[in-house]
Amino acid sequence: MNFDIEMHRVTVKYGEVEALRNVSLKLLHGKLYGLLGRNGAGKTTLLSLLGSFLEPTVGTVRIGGMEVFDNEKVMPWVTFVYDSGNRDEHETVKGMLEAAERYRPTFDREYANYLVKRFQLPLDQPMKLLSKGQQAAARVTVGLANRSPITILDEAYLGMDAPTRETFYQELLEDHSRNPRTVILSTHHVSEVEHLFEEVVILHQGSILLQESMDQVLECGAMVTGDAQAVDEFTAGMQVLHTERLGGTKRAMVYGKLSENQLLEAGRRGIEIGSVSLQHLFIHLTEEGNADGVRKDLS
Ligand SMILES: Nc1ncnc2c1ncn2[C@@H]1O[C@H](COP(=O)(O)OP(=O)(O)OP(=O)(O)O)[C@@H](O)[C@H]1O
Repeated sequence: MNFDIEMHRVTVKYGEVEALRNVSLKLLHGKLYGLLGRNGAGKTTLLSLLGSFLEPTVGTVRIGGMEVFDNEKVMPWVTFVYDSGNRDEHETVKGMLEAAERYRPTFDREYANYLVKRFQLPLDQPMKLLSKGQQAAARVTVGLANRSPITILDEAYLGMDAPTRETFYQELLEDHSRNPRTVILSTHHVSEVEHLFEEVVILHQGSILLQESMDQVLECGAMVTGDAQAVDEFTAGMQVLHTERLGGTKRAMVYGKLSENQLLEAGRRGIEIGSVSLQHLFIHLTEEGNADGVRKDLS
């Protein structure tokens, strides 16, 4: 079965609120995708379409060419991990794993047992009695051990402390390289996870701002530092996302790949060209006013 994801001109409305607007997206099977967006950008809405929790108001959502919503042929192959609260959950960790084993064709019991030990989870405790971080680790344990061809992790780290998040990221990376599948990781902790992503999708105000491989995304931004006047002259006509000044020195973040000639020109002017992290690029791309310029560039 082919597990490529294809969304075509998808709009989702909650009453008057348009959470997604005319979104088209293709995610090829097997990669680790990062889904980024500010609060309310539409990430959970987009992921809920893939998890069959939601039907698009307009447009189509397909996995392997099949419509997703309420489709029994698709649902067993998609795992959606999100913060479900677990406040009323009487089920134990052991019970959750047994249920996953019954329902998920690709569930790996041995790996689940390993993760239970790795996260030090109490098997016989009802979920509702676990701490928030333990609940998150239990959900991630099921989510990873399901080994579903499409695994969605929607802010799955919520409640985990820093060392537990680190364990989660390590396990995700190692397991993904051993068992490649489509993983979509939505997160606000961009700097913690950017090394994991093979491809990045940025949603902004309900539509796609950017979809690129991680390498291409990082090539889209540069930090230009030097004498303030030289930096102003050098960046004239470029899309400047952000500037900072320290005395006579200026630092400008520009969007767009610099040409060989521009790099030589920077050298002549004594300007330093540095790289930009995904976190910084994301913050400034989605700042008021910047996104429209980027969209224009892409169109
Ligand atoms: N059930 C709902 N009813 C009405 N509006 C909703 C509903 N769910 C989401 N929305 C609205 O849709 C928009 C997108 O919400 P969504 O939860 O998809 O964003 P998000 O990117 O996941 O945000 P966050 O990072 O804050 O979790 C927001 O304006 C939100 O208020």
